[in-house]
Amino acid sequence: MEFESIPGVGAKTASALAEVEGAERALREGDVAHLASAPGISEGRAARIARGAIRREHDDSSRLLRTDRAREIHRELLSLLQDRAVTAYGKRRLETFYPSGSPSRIEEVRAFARRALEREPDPDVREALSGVTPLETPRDVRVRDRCLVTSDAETLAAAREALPELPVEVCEDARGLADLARSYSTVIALDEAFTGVEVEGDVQVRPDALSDPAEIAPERVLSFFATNRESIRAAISVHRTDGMDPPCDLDSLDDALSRLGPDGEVRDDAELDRLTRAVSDLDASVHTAESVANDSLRNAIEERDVTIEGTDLLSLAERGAGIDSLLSRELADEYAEAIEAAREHLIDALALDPGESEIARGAFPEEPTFPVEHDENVVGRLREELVAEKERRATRGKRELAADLAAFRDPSEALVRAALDLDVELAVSRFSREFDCTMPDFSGAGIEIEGGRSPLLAEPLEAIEPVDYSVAGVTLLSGVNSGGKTSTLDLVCTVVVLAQMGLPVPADRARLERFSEVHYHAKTQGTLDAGAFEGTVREFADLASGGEGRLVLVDELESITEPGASAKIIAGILEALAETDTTAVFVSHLAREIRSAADCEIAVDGIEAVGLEDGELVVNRSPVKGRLARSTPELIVEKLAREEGTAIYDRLLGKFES
Ligand SMILES: Nc1ncnc2c1ncn2[C@@H]1O[C@H](COP(=O)(O)OP(=O)(O)OP(=O)(O)O)[C@@H](O)[C@H]1O
Repeated sequence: MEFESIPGVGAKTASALAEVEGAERALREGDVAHLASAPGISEGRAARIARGAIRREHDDSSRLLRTDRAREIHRELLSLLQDRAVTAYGKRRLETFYPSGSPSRIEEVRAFARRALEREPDPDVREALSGVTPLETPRDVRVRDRCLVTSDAETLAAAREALPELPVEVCEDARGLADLARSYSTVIALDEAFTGVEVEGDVQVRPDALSDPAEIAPERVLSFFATNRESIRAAISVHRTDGMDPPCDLDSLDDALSRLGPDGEVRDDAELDRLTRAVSDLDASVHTAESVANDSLRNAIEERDVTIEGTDLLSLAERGAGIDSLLSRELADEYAEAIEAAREHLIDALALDPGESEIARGAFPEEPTFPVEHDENVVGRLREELVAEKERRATRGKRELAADLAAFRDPSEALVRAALDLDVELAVSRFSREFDCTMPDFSGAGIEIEGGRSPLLAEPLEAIEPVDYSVAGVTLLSGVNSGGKTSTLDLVCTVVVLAQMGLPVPADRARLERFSEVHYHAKTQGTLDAGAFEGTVREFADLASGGEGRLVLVDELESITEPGASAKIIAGILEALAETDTTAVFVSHLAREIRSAADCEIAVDGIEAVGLEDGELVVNRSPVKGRLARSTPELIVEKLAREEGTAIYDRLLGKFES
């Protein structure tokens, strides 16, 4: 692509763009962020360049398609193609396929189309594609519990660049470092100078930290993959179903993704799950453990006859002792058992490890009380321990998962990109297969179509009769009513538009010249008033004196005014067009009159009726070269003459034949 041909792009910008890998693609797709990675090009500038490129392409196609009907046909074809893409990206990307007069542009798309035609559309791949969307970079990743520290301005800038999600603090001495260690749970010092500085808190001196952002801020990688998980998984499935060459080991990527939760948390870590559950169940389990002890103690008390001597009871009562001392004297074993049951319940319910169990045991003290009560201080300590362990575990899990996933960042981009490209290729391939397309040849003059089937006809595909038609120079197209004259013009325009988009065309074979302009004038509805008539005559006069290599398709221009005048005007336009290197087809019911009004020989082709079947005309849809087709009125008069055999019908028929 010549960058300098983009409006507003000079030599310097063009060479900056040339340094960016994939710049052409980014331009075509309007990927501003990618363009802005060119040296010295800001986002704003990149956006202007992208707009300029689109305008250039738009100009290119509007230079080619000169009339509303030609542009309408392009839009209709585009939407047929877009209907066959699955992703929103694919549909948008197809819009960048425009008909062009530029050989290099056409060849670029033809190379793509040839690859696309080799693709077998598979419904399972379609299904898988429906989940693929372009990857997004999450913007709001912020880490607040860690900070980076440096005393050096250059490192500060580098840190901001490498790890934008972390706060970066400037600090020069131990006091500053100590302050930071109080505010953040981890301080990562980037300067060697901090080695050996003793402060309280978690301070790590890691001058190499910036080289491994995923390890310092696993959140970035995790949030990227959490945001794009569904799309990447869909792209994996596309690769598997289609058997495409993957850019990485799909099983490992899939496995790493399955360990990532939708919010960027680590999933399927049994130990982390155990700790999370223990923290959340702690209070309820302590409560149940208490009940376990109390129930068991209550039963024991109920079952026992306690015999106590009167003096003992007296001395107990005098000392103000309660049930507790009675328990320790009389039911020491039962109490010990009840406490043990409570401890075991707690350890069991929370699935505590030996270290945690040691703390948990202390939650139910040896000293007898009734009812049994837990020690809140010990439960508090256990909670702290569990929470701290859970956080350590989560951080480690995140770091490990981030390290695994970081290696898949680029391959994931490639994976999704390939899947989206496949969607575009498959849309072209499906279109081509459904309409039985072939790649056209660009050679010679005019256009030659064999077995053309217009995808714009409302008929079901199997009801479309293939049409052969070739034209070079200036031709009139005559034919019976509803014979398919307009559809023939549509077919010619369709083949030219698709061919000059670089795409295959719906025909068994097609050959054409690369046209410089396409003018397609649809049928005018009814006679024009004087002003509109003048405008139309001017328009055609301009057309007649225009440049070389044009395709001009005109449908029943005669209806603009009365037949006699129309024939003269059309004859004059055709004469003028015949003097230029123009391919023109004028559909007309006045072919005979136009030819006799013209000073030169004007070719005429005819769409003929080959008979009548159940009162309906049977038509040969392919125009016959050099034949003025008989019109529907003539055919009807002929039928009446044949059937009635009266003089009046013979007389009428004679008028047609003269
Ligand atoms: N190749 C074809 N295969 C099947 N049906 C066709 C084909 N071409 C035309 N038809 C059918 O014939 C109808 C009339 O076609 P079209 O409008 O092109 O004829 P026309 O000759 O331009 O008619 P008019 O004389 O009214 O201008 C179409 O709507 C379509 O139903």
